[in-house]
Amino acid sequence: MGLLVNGIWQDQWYDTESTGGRFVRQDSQFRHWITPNGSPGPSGNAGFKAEAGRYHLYVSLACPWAHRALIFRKLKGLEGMIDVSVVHWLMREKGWTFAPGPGVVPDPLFKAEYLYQIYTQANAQYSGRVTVPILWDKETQTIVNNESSEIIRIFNSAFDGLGAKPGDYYPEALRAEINALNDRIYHTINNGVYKCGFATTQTAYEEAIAPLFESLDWLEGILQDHRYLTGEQITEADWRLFTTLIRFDAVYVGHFKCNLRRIQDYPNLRLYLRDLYQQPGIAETVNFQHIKGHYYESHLTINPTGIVPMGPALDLLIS
Ligand SMILES: N[C@@H](CCC(=O)N[C@@H](CS)C(=O)NCC(=O)O)C(=O)O
Repeated sequence: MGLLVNGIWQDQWYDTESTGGRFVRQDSQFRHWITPNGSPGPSGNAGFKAEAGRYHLYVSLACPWAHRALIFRKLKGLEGMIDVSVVHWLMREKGWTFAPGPGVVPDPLFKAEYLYQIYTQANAQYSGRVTVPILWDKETQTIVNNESSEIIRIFNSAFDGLGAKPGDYYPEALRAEINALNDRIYHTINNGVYKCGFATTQTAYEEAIAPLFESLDWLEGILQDHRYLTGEQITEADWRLFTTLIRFDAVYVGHFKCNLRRIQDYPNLRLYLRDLYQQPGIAETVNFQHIKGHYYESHLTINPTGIVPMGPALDLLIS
């Protein structure tokens, strides 16, 4: 685990000393948008026009943020337009790597050994964390965007004129509701599990675990009345939640100490998770070897032996 400082890799665990033991996530730095005609999006520069074959996606199958991007690539049928590279699940002193392993897809563009080389290709002086997902532009030779919440919005509509599959997961009429759901779910659940797991003081951990389970209880209530978070239609809010829920019982309960309840203990959330998992194409984006291997083998400050637990047995396929 580490980061780049002026383009130089440094092996360094998250600094929680200056924040009272709290994990604070850094903002993503590349924020351009791909649009149908290359006009500017909500942030960043213009010039990134939707074109088949122009962009490349770097992901980890372990990572919930990268998983969002993979899901949207699948939902929108973009596999033929946007190629993907997959890093190894083990993230140690050199960060994410392309070391050979099951499910790893090497980097065809630069034959990179380490993911940080993609960041230094974009900016030789880059300072910051080296995270997945990354959306790369082969034409201008830079990172378009490394913020998953924006990559999924790009995938949702930018390629529609080029034959992407129909489907709008951020419909105009539901935007306010989706934004409100996303906001609470991001802070207390998506990032909440990391705040629990990477906390280095009891206070920081307890500050995060209470809102995490309050939010899960709140969602359990919402799902009492409808099938998906905003009603009968699956939206972006569901997929953003899904990538955390699918990792919850397998990793976050044990490894990140999010163990007040399991998703299996929530009757509605449990069925909802299974419903989303069984949507066409989704199961093939889920790789528990990468997920469990990554967290348990990479975070040796949390799990010094690197042993990966066998369980739990999940019943995601039962209808
Ligand atoms: N805000 C980013 C967060 C991405 C992120 O933190 N990815 C993790 C993997 S789950 C990562 O690559 N971490 C490496 C690091 O922090 O050094 C997004 O949503 O795209």
